[in-house]
Amino acid sequence: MRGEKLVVTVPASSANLGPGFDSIGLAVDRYLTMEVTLAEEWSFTSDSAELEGIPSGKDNLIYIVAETLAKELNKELPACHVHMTTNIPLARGLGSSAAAIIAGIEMTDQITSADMTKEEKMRFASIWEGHPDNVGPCLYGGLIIGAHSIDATSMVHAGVPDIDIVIAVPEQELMTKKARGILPAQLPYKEAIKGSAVSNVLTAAILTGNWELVGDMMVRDVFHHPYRAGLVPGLMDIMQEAKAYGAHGAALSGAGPTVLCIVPKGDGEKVRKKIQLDYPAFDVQIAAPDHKGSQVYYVKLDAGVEIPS
Ligand SMILES: Nc1ncnc2c1ncn2[C@@H]1O[C@H](COP(=O)(O)OP(=O)(O)OP(=O)(O)O)[C@@H](O)[C@H]1O
Ligand SMILES: N[C@@H](CCO)C(=O)O
Repeated sequence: MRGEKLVVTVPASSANLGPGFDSIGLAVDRYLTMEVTLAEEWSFTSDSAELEGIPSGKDNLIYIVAETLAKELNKELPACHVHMTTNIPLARGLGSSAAAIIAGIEMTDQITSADMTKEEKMRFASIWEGHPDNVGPCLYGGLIIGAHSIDATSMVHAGVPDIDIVIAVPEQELMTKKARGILPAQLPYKEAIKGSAVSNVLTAAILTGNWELVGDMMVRDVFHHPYRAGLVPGLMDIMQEAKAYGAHGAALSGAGPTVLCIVPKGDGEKVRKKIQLDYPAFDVQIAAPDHKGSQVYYVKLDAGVEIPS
């Protein structure tokens, strides 16, 4: 890559869709872009407000992922300067860390000439996270349904849904660690069966394009909504009122605190306006599913890079 820079773009993601906890996720059209050039030592810079204060050296998550992967591949990791641009808000449930993990994997694959398959990238990411629902959409785009275990990551790419998305993004951050820490260590047997049934219907409804039923199931989650609701004022209200606003349904996006609304194609702006009016504490935005997942290409060193917005 002498005389060139490597460009990596990775979409945001909305994990869970309610009862698809830790297994279902949708790629969203917000992007982390990295421009990578060979350098004397590792450094990370950014002009994006979202990344203010992010580590600029080897304590950056992207470097930690890259170093771990290079070791696993038994490859030398050449030092690079990484310039990042993003419009994925951090610690808001839109997969900023998953995007950083996939960006680290894509970068390592390129700068060490490892030539990893998509499946190998997915397995590494799934092991890193312990679940595939946020890293999967970042890598593949569209909707993924997956299950992680020590032995394998089983995954189905469920295409790209023809829907609008509305995201209600609160100002305050919520770290995934905190939102996972609040979950119970165990779920009573009967409750687990109830959760599994709702989750099965959610999956069947996604695969048959029955978005009205998807919306019905989103609000019936028993795995995480009941425990996390206390951390996200407005979540339960928006979920209950989602259909009245014209959405199919709503759920906590990832570990929160963003609320994801699934909306009939073409109705996004109408629904966005109504929710924004009633919930001024949220920044309510239109979004769309991302189709492509992570992208990698090279440009000349002095060439400008098109930043997806
Ligand atoms: N581009 C980046 N470079 C380095 N670190 C990042 C980058 N983006 C995110 N991170 C790290 O990830 C943390 C946020 O991760 P966290 O898992 O809490 O939330 P999230 O990934 O945005 O949301 P969710 O997991 O619920 O979808 C940030 O505080 C930061 O440490
Ligand atoms: N499934 C994960 C996504 C965030 O990493 C959670 O809800 O905790």
